[in-house]
Amino acid sequence: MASISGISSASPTLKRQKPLLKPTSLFRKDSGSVSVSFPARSKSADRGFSVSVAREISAELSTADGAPAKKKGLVKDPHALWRRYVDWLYQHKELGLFLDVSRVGFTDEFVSEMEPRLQAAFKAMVELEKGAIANPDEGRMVGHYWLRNPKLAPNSFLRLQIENTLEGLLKFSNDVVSGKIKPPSSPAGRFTQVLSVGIGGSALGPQFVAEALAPDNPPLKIRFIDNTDPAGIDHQIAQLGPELASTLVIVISKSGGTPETRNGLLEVQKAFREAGLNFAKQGVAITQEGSLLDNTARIEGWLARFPMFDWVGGKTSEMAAVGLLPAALQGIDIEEMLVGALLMDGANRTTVVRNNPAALLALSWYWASDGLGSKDMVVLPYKDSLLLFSRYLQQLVMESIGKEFDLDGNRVNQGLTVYGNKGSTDQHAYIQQLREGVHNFFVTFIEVLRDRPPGHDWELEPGVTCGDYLFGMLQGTRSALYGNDRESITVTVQEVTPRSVGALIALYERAVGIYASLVNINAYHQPGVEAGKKAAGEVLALQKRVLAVLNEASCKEPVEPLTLEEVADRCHAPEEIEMIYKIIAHMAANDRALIAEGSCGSPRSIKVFLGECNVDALY
Ligand SMILES: O=P(O)(O)OC[C@H]1O[C@H](O)[C@H](O)[C@@H](O)[C@@H]1O
Repeated sequence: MASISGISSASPTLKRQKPLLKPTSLFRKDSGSVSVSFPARSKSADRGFSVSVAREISAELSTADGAPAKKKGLVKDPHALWRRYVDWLYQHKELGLFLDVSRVGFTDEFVSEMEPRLQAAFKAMVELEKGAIANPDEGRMVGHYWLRNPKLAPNSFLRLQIENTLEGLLKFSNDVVSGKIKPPSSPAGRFTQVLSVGIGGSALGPQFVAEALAPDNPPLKIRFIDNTDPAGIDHQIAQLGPELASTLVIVISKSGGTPETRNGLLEVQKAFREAGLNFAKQGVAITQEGSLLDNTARIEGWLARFPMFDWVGGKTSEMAAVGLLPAALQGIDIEEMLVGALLMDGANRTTVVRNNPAALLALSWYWASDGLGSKDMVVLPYKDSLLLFSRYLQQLVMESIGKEFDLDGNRVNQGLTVYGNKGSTDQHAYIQQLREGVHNFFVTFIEVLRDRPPGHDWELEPGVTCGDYLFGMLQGTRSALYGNDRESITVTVQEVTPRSVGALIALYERAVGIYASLVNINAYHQPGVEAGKKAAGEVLALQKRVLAVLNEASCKEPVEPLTLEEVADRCHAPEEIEMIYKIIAHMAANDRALIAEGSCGSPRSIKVFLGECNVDALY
């Protein structure tokens, strides 16, 4: 059994800058928070300044009648702000991760008001990890935390499933990378490419991690087909070219029936046939056991199959085979990813709010967006390799929080919108609006302290490096936004490593879970997506009826001219005339041919037929 490697020595600690004030000592109170004792205020008493600074600040915020001012002005005095920064700064020493929520203006009163709900959220999380049905709408457990700590699983069967899957995918990826498992006919004599076919949570995590952690020269280079756009599929296959022969195709679909993924698979299998290659010898399936995809892979004898579990949602599956196999094939240390997540999970089990980073995030989100999603979350990693973090968080946060009903059946239309790319690039795109325009957001900065690997730094001007500019841009933007009352959160890691990426993923998975409890919704299902899938199916069914009507009419000699209204009537869908027009327009734009059942002649161009019908050529 591949055990998750022991937790290694503490990461390099950050050299603390000289604070604005000369605190008598800077020490950590306990697991999470940092506390600073300040010189006594009054000359006479030499007592450390130990009262929570936030409490003093909130007094400044209270309105005349003493009621806490919800959003009346942010703290601007630099000394008071520094104290707030230190008072609320969360530090995970082992991970070298910091969380700064000082630029979110919540008051002590607010924190006190939220305390009971946070404690209830912690209790719900304990039950969730014990195997409670935390996804009541689907009657499922929620077990993504068990993936990095199998001992947490509620029974030995699940624990063994997790352990065996990890062991199996580690062995498989090692055998592929070493060349022990190789494609049947490739000049390279080994696999050199991974083509991942999957969508949503079966793509976004692997894409984020590949962009963040793939080495410059990975043992296998990964590319993704994550949509049913034929041109996009063609582009990926064209990019592979002859290397299709040394490409390992991983088809990822928890349900095993997602149309876009199925289409991608069929298109790739067609490319394999046309190249004279045996897809089964290069195909891997990651899906729920017994799914359509699983049965297909089993019957067709694909190279390997790895299970997905019904208690792991797509948006929290990066620490399952979905994310771990693609990462391992790129030479990424997946055990370090798991350790990072494990450490962060451990930190998030404390019930002391200010020592619980996930709770601090959830509390900040609630304050900033009124618990209603009234403000958007702009995610700005100041590190190119974290570019896709916001896209990953869009699904994790919005698919979890964006729900019509709460757990009591009340219509709440909850949500928390996420967008962003990277800094400082985005400063040249939309920060103008953030700084001076509509105030409908709060920012999450992701700060990476290490600019370049040791020994690679270079001063582009005396005493200044490129990384200093990036650092300055982040800090400058943070200050400029706050100066105009725009709130922000800053998550700081030492560098982008498998461990820090694993920790970031775990931090946000837990924050979403806690926040969902605060707003009383089920974070672990996605009913709205099913509605979209159903509607797409109805369009395709209508298209089939349209084609049948046109084929029949095109068979008549002379051609039986049909108006759109007549087509709609013959489809028994007069109310769908606009959709029928769009279907015909789309088919005409793609020069689709009309091939009548029991063909009465050669296939006819739909455009020619429409011309003969004098249908307005609006397409
Ligand atoms: O992995 P699959 O079953 O193919 O599902 C892919 C995606 O489909 C839907 O959009 C779900 O809302 C996502 O959570 C899921 O990740």
